[in-house]
Amino acid sequence: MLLIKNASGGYDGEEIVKNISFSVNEGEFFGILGPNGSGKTTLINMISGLLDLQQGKIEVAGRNIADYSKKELARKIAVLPQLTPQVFPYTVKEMVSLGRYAHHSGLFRSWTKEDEEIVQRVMRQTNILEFADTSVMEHSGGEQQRIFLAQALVQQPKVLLLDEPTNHLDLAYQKELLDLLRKSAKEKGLTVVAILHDLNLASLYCDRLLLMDEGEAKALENPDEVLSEELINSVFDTEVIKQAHSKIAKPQLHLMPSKKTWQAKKLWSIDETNLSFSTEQIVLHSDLPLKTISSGIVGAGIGWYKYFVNRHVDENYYCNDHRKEMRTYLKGRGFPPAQTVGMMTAIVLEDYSYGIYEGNGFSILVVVTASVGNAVDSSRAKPLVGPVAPGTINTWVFVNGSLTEEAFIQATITATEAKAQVLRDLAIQDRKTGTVATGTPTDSILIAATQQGKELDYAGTATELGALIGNAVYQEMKQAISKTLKRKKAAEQG
Ligand SMILES: Nc1ncnc2c1ncn2[C@@H]1O[C@H](COP(=O)(O)OP(=O)(O)OP(=O)(O)O)[C@@H](O)[C@H]1O
Repeated sequence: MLLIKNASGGYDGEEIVKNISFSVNEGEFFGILGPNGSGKTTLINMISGLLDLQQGKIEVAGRNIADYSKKELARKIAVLPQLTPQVFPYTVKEMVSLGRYAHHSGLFRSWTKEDEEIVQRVMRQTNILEFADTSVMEHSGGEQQRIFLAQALVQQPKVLLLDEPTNHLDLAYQKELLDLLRKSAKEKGLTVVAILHDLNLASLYCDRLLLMDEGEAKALENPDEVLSEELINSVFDTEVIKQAHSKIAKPQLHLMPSKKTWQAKKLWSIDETNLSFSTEQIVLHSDLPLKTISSGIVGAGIGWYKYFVNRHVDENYYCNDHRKEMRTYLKGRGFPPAQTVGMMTAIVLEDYSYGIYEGNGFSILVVVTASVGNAVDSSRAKPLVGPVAPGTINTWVFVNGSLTEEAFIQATITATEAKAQVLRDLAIQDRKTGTVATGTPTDSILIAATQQGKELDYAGTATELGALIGNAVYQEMKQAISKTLKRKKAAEQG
């Protein structure tokens, strides 16, 4: 639909956009990114015909834009400029209706039923219908942005050029506008070319991105390729961290503020003084948040947390929304749910075991509660139907050190391997199969780290950290299970 070939352009003979080539397909949502002054608006002005090319050519629908009359080009290309054009005392509907001008052949051609239908439909889509008869001047920047978008859409162009369209819009309207543009692209074949400053929105909505730097095309690819840490760091001279969106397969970039603004003033660590025990709960409280990977009922997944709660529940505890119930429990005891990882166990909490283990330049604290009455051999496990019998092993590993994501995952593997070995050495059996158990059906784990001090890249058993986790989890778990078994035996003997 759009072809830009070796195009150069600028102002007063100065070349701003330098020898850029790309094409945009019909129905594509194409994003243009780049630092301030990199030539994005100049390029859009060249495509819309506002600025003559110094070199190269631009074609729309297979025809050079220089060969179109002004009106013909307006039927092909509509523009939503960066700055809201000067606003005259028109009503909203009058302002939007001006967009139909390109479709009127004579000055006195009357307003048709079709014109009216298009204007009404677009005003509805852009959420401005309710103030159709009010003056444009009395509206906020965001509302005026939507009015001018409506004006561009009623033009029914093949190509829509937008210069920072989300600029004045609040979060909900940013989403609404981009959803509408994407829908128009995918369902109606509208070709959308948008300059966007928000790299994360560009990633979510654009099929391909052009990254400009000093008037040149630095990259032209899908968002996954263009939004690489290296490219963005070098073009914007700003450190970013790339991560996947948690729900959809698109990259997102996290801006890294200057270290001075977020790094703790001095090194700090976690030890047993951060722990507190009662018959109701075991708590670890850290003054600063710890990066955590866990399978808690509250706070599962990866996050930063300050409170870690292992709560005792009755053997017959049953709740059809245990997450909600747990959040209420935590709130009621002064733990902010957004900063807390919460787990449950039915065992007597005095049977916990914990220990601090020193490594070379780092240390770990391991806390375990374990009951194995319903232990299972995972290689022979079958899904449970109905209520799950109590019995859970909860393993906490806190690391005074800085872990990579790889190390967090390896730490869970190492701790799990140590658990299986304890069950084997204690000859804990799966009652159903008569084989050695590997865990219980509801085990939970958390690995948390201060992310300070020694860099610990790996936590497999080949490394000092991995070996320490393996040993520590083995020791503490063996002790915790032994305590529970002893209590059980004593109870059985009366
Ligand atoms: N009308 C003009 N006359 C002369 N120079 C101009 C004109 N408009 C822009 N420039 C210059 O061209 C260069 C690129 O400007 P342009 O507006 O295309 O950048 P941009 O990437 O859109 O920037 P921003 O992100 O700040 O909107 C800048 O150095 C700017 O000063």
